[in-house]
Amino acid sequence: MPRTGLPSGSGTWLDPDIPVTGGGPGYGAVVESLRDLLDGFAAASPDEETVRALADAFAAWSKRLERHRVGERQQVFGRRRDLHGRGQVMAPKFAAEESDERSVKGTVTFGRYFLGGNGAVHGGAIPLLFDEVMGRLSNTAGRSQSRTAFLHTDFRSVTPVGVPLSVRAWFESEEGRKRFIRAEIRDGDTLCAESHGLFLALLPGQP
Ligand SMILES: CCCCCCCC/C=C\CCCCCCCC(=O)SCCNC(=O)CCNC(=O)[C@H](O)C(C)(C)COP(=O)(O)OP(=O)(O)OC[C@H]1O[C@@H](n2cnc3c(N)ncnc32)[C@H](O)[C@@H]1OP(=O)(O)O
Repeated sequence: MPRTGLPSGSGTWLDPDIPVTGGGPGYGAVVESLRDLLDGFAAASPDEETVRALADAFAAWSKRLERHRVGERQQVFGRRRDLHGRGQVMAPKFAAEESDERSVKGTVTFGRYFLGGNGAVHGGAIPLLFDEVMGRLSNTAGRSQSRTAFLHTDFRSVTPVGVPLSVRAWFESEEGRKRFIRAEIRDGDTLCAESHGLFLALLPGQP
């Protein structure tokens, strides 16, 4: 299966600790379709007939998927590290382009689904992206699993919807269990938002 996040062997972002191949080779395309659907639905003002057709189609798919329901350990959604955005739609899709043991760089485009208002990304979606990127960086390069203890975000200028933005995250320091990580989102040279967070390595037995 192609590793789409990084040139092979160039970094640690995609080193899988839990290799998951469920959903097969078509899973990534389905997740992309689901992202397009959410963006399209958010942007649409559908007529009643279209709404009814959508309701029927969604209900039919929910019923069909019920047959394939699994526990968390077998879940595919969000666990496909070979895919940009790790095969989920809850957070915007981050596409890693460069990484080493302490940092990662890539891009994100917040679709219409993540609109707050007046063309600006919702203020909750931005820390969501930061937690996604910083949290995953915290667990790369052979490090143990961690959890976010705090995540501070400064909104420096409007983050535009529908525009490719650059994202960078890097370790500031590592002190025992404490991993202090910083990140920023830029639109060209303009700083849109920046964040710093503390990620704590879990102790044995911690959920
Ligand atoms: C994890 C498994 C995941 C598996 C998934 C596999 C597939 C997915 C793949 C890829 C994922 C992609 C990426 C997603 C990433 C998302 C990450 C999240 O969003 S995690 C959810 C949100 N966070 C919580 O729910 C934490 C809730 N809080 C806790 O559980 C505890 O508070 C915890 C574990 C964080 C710390 O508890 P203590 O009891 O172990 O540690 P104490 O003793 O309190 O603190 C240790 C040190 O840290 C400082 N500290 C703790 N909290 C602090 C804070 N808020 N601010 C400042 N310092 C703090 C303390 O003062 C202490 O410092 P002194 O050792 O005394 O110097």
